[in-house]
Amino acid sequence: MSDRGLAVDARVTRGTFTLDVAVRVEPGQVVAVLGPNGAGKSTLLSAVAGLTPVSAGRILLDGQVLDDAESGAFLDAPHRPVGFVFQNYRLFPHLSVRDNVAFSPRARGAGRSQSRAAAEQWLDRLGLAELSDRRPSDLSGGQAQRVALARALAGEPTLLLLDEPLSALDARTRLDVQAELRRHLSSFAGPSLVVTHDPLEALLLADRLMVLEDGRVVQEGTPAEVARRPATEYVAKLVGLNLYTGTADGDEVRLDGGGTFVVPDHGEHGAVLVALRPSAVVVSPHRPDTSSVRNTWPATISGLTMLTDRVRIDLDGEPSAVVDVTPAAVAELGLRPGDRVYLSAKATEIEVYLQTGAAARDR
Ligand SMILES: Nc1ncnc2c1ncn2[C@@H]1O[C@H](COP(=O)(O)OP(=O)(O)OP(=O)(O)O)[C@@H](O)[C@H]1O
Repeated sequence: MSDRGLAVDARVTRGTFTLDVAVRVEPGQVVAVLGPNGAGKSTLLSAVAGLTPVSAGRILLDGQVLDDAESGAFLDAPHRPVGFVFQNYRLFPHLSVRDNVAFSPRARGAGRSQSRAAAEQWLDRLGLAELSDRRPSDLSGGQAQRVALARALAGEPTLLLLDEPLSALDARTRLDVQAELRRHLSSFAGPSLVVTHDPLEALLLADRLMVLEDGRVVQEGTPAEVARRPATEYVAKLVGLNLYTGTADGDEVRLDGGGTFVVPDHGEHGAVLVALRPSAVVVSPHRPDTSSVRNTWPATISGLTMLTDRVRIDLDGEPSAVVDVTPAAVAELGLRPGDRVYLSAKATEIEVYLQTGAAARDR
């Protein structure tokens, strides 16, 4: 296995809490770290950033030891090639936007004029040039988020760490910034770790998901893998979402992976993301005969997983889907792997998100 990327195999102790994780993030890969409050997400970022030392094991980046409990090797935070976007951005209030961004190259030892030039370049690249002279207090939430990202990237980091990067934004701004952040993350050459509470954000931004509960990794995999076979009830609720990419044309969305959905017409055209909750899909052994249900398609059951109060059914079709039903429904309908069934979903249950520009990345 290549030693490029981030490799964490460590235990981190904070008071009575212990985080015990093993995770690898390849160069160019985005891993979303999900988990309930107190699961240890921030502790993980803090250890990788060098703000909390590991108590056992080690952390390597591109083969370089950042922290090794056994040998005692420890690279302190300012010397780690890490770009950090904090939850509330933590921009320096007394510095202009330009000087905030110039701070990163400066902290890495670049000269004053070189740092300013690097800052101008990154501000330009992120479309923020006209904000250069402003103070953080004169920025909107979305602008502050972009400046925080510019500051992280201006240090030319090898690794990006983002702690709830969009949680401070209102819902509308979040959608715009989300698409943009996804574009920046997908063009970043190194590994990225993104802590988030928001499953949709994780699905949109990340290639892989890692779920922490009580300081342990309970599940790791692609969003589709995790949604199909949720390891815990928390994971099932969290990623219980069918997500597709497609092309919208009024009230119709052609899905990239095959199939078409009729959706409420909000005048959307072009690349979109389509979300459908597993509990919003109805499974029938025969083609249903109802006019209010606008989408019906055949599918084959490929797996059934028992959750506490429901059964998650994994179905292959155009499109494939995960569907949640009651155990009683499974028994009544006699559902088994390999069965051919019909799925249906109301147009109003299907949420369509417009994706801007290059944000419609393949997945
Ligand atoms: N400085 C500290 N000293 C002692 N215990 C701490 C410290 N920081 C965090 N903890 C404890 O470590 C555990 C994990 O906290 P952490 O902030 O990593 O969780 P999290 O998953 O990021 O949670 P949240 O989603 O609420 O931010 C918690 O039980 C917390 O109380």
